[in-house]
Amino acid sequence: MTGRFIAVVGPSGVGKDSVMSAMAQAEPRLVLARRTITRPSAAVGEDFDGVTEDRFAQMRSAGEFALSWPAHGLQYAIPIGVDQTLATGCDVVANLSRAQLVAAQDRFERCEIISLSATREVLAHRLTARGRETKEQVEQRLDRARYALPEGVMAHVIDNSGALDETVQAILRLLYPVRS
Ligand SMILES: Nc1ncnc2c1ncn2[C@@H]1O[C@H](COP(=O)(O)OP(=O)(O)O)[C@@H](O)[C@H]1O
Ligand SMILES: O=P(O)(O)OC[C@H]1O[C@H](OP(=O)(O)OP(=O)(O)O)[C@H](O)[C@@H]1O
Repeated sequence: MTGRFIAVVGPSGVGKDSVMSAMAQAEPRLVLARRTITRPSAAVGEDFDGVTEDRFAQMRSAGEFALSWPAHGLQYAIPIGVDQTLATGCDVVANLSRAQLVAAQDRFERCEIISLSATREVLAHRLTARGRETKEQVEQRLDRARYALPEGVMAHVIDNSGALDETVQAILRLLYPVRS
């Protein structure tokens, strides 16, 4: 059977990348999608493919993306290669914009949504500690935190205000009820 596309969403700083990489490390049936982003490759955080705006536009026109979207003044995409991984029966986990959830549900045969949450105080602390954005960019990200999920989207809502490992285990129990 084809694998599941597992979208992880939630406000900036909630811990999407940390949770996803710990999930993929802990669960061999799960593959982390490497995103293509118009952000300098040296940036801290997730492992991604950094490209110029022109290259991104070229790749999009050539049909190299399963999903793509703009956010935070950048362009993001999930490469088409995820289809091959899903065809092998592995699950794919990807960091998505909340605005892409309806498209993801349409695009993938089997789609699960994990919506991470945390208080504004926790978000502010984590974004500042991560140190990738300026103070103004952190403020803009915090303002975006109140966006709700689109209507009609069914998500598993998981709080990540506590320990990372507890969040990861809670998600894995939900996705893989039978684990060795
Ligand atoms: N459960 C957690 N407890 C403490 N710190 C966390 C937790 N989850 C993530 N972090 C930290 O918060 C910051 C933002 O996490 P990140 O995974 O980059 O979030 P996002 O991808 O949602 O923006 C990082 O510095 C990360 O190490
Ligand atoms: O529409 P939203 O749900 O608000 O999401 C907007 C963007 O924020 C995240 O990106 P990114 O990983 O660059 O930001 P982050 O690491 O600061 O969360 C997410 O993956 C989207 O690309």
